[in-house]
Amino acid sequence: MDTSTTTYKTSDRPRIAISMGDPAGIGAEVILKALADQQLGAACQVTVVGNKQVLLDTYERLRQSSYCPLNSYIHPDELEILEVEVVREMVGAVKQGTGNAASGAMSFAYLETAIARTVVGDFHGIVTAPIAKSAWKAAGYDYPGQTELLAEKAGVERFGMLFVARSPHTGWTLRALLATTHIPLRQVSETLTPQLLTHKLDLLVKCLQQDFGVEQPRIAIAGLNPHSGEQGQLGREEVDWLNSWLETERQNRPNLQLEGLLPPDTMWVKPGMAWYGKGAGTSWEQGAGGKRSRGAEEQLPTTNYQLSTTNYHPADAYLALYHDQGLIPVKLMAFDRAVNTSIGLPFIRTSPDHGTAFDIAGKGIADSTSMKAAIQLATELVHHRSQLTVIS
Ligand SMILES: NC(=O)C1=CN([C@@H]2O[C@H](COP(=O)(O)OP(=O)(O)OC[C@H]3O[C@@H](n4cnc5c(N)ncnc54)[C@H](O)[C@@H]3O)[C@@H](O)[C@H]2O)C=CC1
Ligand SMILES: NCC(=O)COP(=O)(O)O
Repeated sequence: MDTSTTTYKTSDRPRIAISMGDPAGIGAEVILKALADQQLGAACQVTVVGNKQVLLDTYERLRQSSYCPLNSYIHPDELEILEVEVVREMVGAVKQGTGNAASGAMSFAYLETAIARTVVGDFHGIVTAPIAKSAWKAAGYDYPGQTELLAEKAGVERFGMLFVARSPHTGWTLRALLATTHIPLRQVSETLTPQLLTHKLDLLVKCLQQDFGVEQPRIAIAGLNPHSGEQGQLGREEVDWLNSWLETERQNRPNLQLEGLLPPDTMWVKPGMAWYGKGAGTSWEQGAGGKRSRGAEEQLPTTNYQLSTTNYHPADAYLALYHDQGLIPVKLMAFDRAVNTSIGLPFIRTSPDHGTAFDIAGKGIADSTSMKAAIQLATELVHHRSQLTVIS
């Protein structure tokens, strides 16, 4: 959505809750900075869920920082704030840059409150500022991340973690779904099953169709092992079951284009080119089924890879089999602007792709681009799902 050209009727503006995240991290800072963008604030009705005192303390630190011009952040008095009373007395125990039991209890209560109010219909969607999983653990909450709490409270068993980013160079949209998320690397192989991958594919296809208007998506799927196993020489999962799973999916879903199993390293070459516009000379055009801009075929990039001219355009989405297989390339391309989007929930949830950044908390140097993108995408997705009226 281009917020500079779209205006919504006030009553129709999506109502978005922003949970403040870990108060020892950069959550409050990126919220105050993101909401200083008046066009963004005008596109939706934001309620910040947390403690006003944390926002006031953050505002004061930004005011004293030489990095931040006065108009680059908003005063908490200008925000609608839902005060989470149950943790208000813990504010004094927060130490900037160090997550602890108090900061974990606070960020957990913020998210719980935001979810409870969304489930009863007060908000269309939630944008979550980052939490520290270790601080949740210190506070006694044993969840791998915010996604699992959201799913549990929403009563869904099947959900997914999708990263979405629009290229500032070409306008192309990168979408990457993680088949597994916050588990140790040594558990990845045993966690992946044909059923799990089929469920992830179901969620991804539904999301591409309903939320992004891609009716017949082209989806690229990575193998697990180096070179997708090299016929079993470098790992057996591909030959033992991944290849046959994919073949079955192709037969069951004739309207989709399922590419794979792609070597997990080279799978990211085409999205990298689409992101940076390298070689194409013109902007990449993305659409249902992956249209390509005219002339792109004649302007193939100079590269050592022999890319087929009939198969050069990037996919509508990429399925990575584990966390770092997907997030290393996503963060290399788009760390400043990717959005973590939960799919499969009955409401919208987005989040910046970064974490609590304890190393820079309180310094005033945090970049709010990813938080802005998360608010913008949440607004756009609410409109997609609910068909709220756009008046210009
Ligand atoms: N959505 C969420 O709630 C997420 C939470 N986390 C949590 O955050 C904590 C720290 O995780 P890390 O892996 O260190 O990742 P991180 O994203 O917090 O930090 C990685 C590096 O990027 C920098 N950075 C992060 N965000 C930035 C921003 N907006 N502007 C400028 N620099 C920024 C940091 O200063 C640091 O050098 C962990 O507890 C993790 O669980 C991590 C990712 C997402
Ligand atoms: N690496 C992504 C991440 O940590 C976000 O997890 P979640 O808290 O949104 O579940």
